[in-house]
Amino acid sequence: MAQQIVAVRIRPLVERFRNKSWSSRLLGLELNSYFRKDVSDSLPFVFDHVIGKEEINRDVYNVFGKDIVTGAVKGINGTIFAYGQTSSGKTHTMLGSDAEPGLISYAMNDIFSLVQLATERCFLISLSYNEIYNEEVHDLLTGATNLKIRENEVTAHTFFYFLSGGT
Ligand SMILES: Nc1ncnc2c1ncn2[C@@H]1O[C@H](COP(=O)(O)OP(=O)(O)OP(=O)(O)O)[C@@H](O)[C@H]1O
Repeated sequence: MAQQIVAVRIRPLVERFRNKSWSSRLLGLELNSYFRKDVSDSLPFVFDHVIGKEEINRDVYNVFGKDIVTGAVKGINGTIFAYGQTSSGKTHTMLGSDAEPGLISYAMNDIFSLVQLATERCFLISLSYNEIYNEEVHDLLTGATNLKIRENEVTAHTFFYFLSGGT
């Protein structure tokens, strides 16, 4: 059965906003909801989880990513994606940095560790790395731009989507 988990991550104020003495609108948070100073009656914004600003990418991966990756190695389709306005922390969360690797690094490590342990099975691992920017799809591995999204009907009512010309 398909399952979706939606979490919101609160990021600290970035340096350039701190310098302008802007302040956070965050009033407080609980396990699955947060409260804003500018919303009357303290109405909560409710999600499956709320990730506080002191939590690092490793915590985020352990809570949300690990099970999906473990499931994928067992053959269960899984997707992790970050969504949000510019500067909200998508790249920080997914790609990260040398100092704080993102979810992609943790997922890669786990995939290869789990595959090594499953000696009774044979795996084929392939990877593509794409960006959708201004409604155009780019291949970040080859530099190919403006890729077209195509669909194939593999069996009745089952479609397979792919990027024409992508890796
Ligand atoms: N949880 C976090 N802790 C510390 N810094 C963060 C966090 N999330 C984001 N930042 C910082 O905030 C800034 C903006 O984040 P980031 O570049 O990840 O945003 P983005 O959503 O990918 O933006 P865009 O859509 O414009 O590419 C960066 O300087 C990043 O290091």
